[in-house]
Amino acid sequence: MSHTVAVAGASGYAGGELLRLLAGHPEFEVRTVTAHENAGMPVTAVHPHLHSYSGLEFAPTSAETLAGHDVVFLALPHGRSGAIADSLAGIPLIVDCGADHRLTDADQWAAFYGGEFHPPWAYGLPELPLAAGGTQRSALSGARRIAVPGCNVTAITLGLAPGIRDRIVMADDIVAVLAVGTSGAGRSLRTELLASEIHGSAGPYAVGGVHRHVPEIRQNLGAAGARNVTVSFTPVLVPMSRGILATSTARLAPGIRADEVRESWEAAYGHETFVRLLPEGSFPKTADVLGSNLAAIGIAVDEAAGRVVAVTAIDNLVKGTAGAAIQSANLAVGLPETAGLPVNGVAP
Ligand SMILES: NC(=O)C1=CN([C@@H]2O[C@H](COP(=O)(O)OP(=O)(O)OC[C@H]3O[C@@H](n4cnc5c(N)ncnc54)[C@H](OP(=O)(O)O)[C@@H]3O)[C@@H](O)[C@H]2O)C=CC1
Ligand SMILES: CC(=O)N[C@@H](CCC(=O)OP(=O)(O)O)C(=O)O
Repeated sequence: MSHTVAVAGASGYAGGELLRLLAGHPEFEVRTVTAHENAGMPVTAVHPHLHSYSGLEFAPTSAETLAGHDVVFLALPHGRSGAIADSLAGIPLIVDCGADHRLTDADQWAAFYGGEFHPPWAYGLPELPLAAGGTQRSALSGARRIAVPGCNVTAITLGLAPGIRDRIVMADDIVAVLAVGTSGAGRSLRTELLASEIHGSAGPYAVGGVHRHVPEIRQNLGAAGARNVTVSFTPVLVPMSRGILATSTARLAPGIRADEVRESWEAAYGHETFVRLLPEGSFPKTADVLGSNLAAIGIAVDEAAGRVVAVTAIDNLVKGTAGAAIQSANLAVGLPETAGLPVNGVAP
């Protein structure tokens, strides 16, 4: 039996990607799409690539328009989903693409986001290997409220979590530098993203440990088994629309040999559909995963530096948001985890 769906914030980048993927989903049926300033506009006026939504208009985002659906996806700015979710108590499943229900620590929320703290929901990263055994997938089966990870967080977490869980690498000195595409910032006008300024240039932002994803990375690697996580995370905005390439490095644990490293990542991801460990000596490019729900990972041991290097590529709008949301929703309602989700990307 199909599940009726509403997407709030459907006029944004994440919401638009949800609509694109949901149009091909066998069991989720989009009935309502909502927007803020674009309320009243046809979907195709905002998303001209979403031809199958021709004739549908954005409704305003409110408890009334979202009520009565089996599944509600929220793709709203940070701080907007908490309040609206509180008014949707009767909805069987809500999946929040924003940050409002990700963090477990109210002090960290206050330090990095501010505003009202909302208790955490089931965290939507099914492949995350847990210190307690198994993966985060078990927390999503039957879940009624799901928080989708931040896109940068997904890339760093998936890159390093196997080695953390297996005590192959140390968590006290992690360095992660990410090349990130402009769509991660959302579609709302940002003067720093004017085409004339972004093309032909790359530049860092949120430098010096202030990016709001830092506590979420610490939280995830803690769930994988790290006691004290120190992570230096620097995102670099690069002139591409989609994609994240995360280069994350961590110190090898004492006594670990280089040949023991790969086994850990193979054990964690060998059976995963949406996380692909590349062969020895191969490293991903963002172009390899665009449009796909895949995280592609290449690992190497830098023996001279005593560090493991994990390079992860994801499409920020698919595995980084909308794909992760649908994958988690599939698990929550008991559908095949892969339903409606592409493994293959688009190229060139
Ligand atoms: N872009 C990405 O790669 C990722 C995004 N996310 C998360 O997804 C969420 C949406 O991000 P994204 O799509 O990029 O952002 P966009 O700016 O592209 O879209 C924001 C959406 O929210 C609506 N909106 C804006 N202000 C309000 C408001 N005050 N009340 C209700 N709705 C409002 C907008 O409507 P309108 O345009 O009609 O005004 C639009 O539909 C965010 O929480 C983001 O962190 C998560 C991971 C990755
Ligand atoms: C280019 C750019 O600004 N990218 C965003 C991506 C964040 C994101 O999408 O994750 P959230 O859901 O936590 O917002 C950033 O680095 O903050």
